[in-house]
Amino acid sequence: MLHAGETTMMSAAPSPPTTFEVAARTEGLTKIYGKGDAQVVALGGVSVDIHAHEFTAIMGPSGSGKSTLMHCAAGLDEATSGKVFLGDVEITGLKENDLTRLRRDRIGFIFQAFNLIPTLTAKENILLPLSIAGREPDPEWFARVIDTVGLSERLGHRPTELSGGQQQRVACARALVSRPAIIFADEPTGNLDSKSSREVLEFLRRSVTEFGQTIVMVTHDPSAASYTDRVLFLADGRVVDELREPTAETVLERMGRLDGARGV
Ligand SMILES: Nc1ncnc2c1ncn2[C@@H]1O[C@H](COP(=O)(O)OP(=O)(O)OP(=O)(O)O)[C@@H](O)[C@H]1O
Repeated sequence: MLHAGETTMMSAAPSPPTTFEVAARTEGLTKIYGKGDAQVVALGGVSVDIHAHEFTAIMGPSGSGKSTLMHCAAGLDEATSGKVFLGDVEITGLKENDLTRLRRDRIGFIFQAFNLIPTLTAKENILLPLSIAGREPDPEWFARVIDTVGLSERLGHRPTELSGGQQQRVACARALVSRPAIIFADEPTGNLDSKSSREVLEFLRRSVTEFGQTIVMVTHDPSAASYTDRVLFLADGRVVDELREPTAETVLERMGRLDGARGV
């Protein structure tokens, strides 16, 4: 599964002699909002690889470009210049229809606000993306996902009959059930208490470790980042640091260094 010659991390960084399969990658990704005096450089030429079958966190101060990077990498927002690849497919420049199909078939999303359909049951919500795509769920896989996420008893409930943590676990199952090449999670625990956050993060961690899923998560929370394999740190629209096998303490320490370098 490894592609010869593919190396880890940003090309400019001194890289360990390990190779990773690449799930997604950006090359010189630049995103500029507005014009003239109102111009904001949200991403200033980001080149980064996202490793397959890993859980990657994107962290950085408010306004550093985390959401913009994730939205451009997921084909939800258009780059000003540079390239984005999902696997071997360059998504920058795809026609809207092709991009919509690719997002539907190969990408899963988890948002802070759950984004469940209130009139549908948990089961119907989980299966909705597949039914829109005209695909049948694999019953064994569906059962395994439901079991892992601990929702067997709640499948007939509507979102208002579920706690926030349960709703987010429904959203996680919905993202996972189609076995996407990559899942993008934008602050998935941002609206949850610490117990529910732990449950969701444990589930995301298990889906990487046990199912080989690839997940990218934007978070502000060092303890959420400690569930991941790798943290990419952004500052002022650039990837400025990265950390493997993070703990909450090492993440905090790196973030402190970042703030120090920016004079905060
Ligand atoms: N639609 C937009 N129009 C203009 N500027 C934008 C737009 N979206 C983002 N920006 C600007 O781009 C920069 C990066 O924003 P982004 O939301 O990616 O940062 P972030 O790191 O995700 O921030 P936060 O942690 O606060 O969510 C910020 O300066 C922001 O104000």
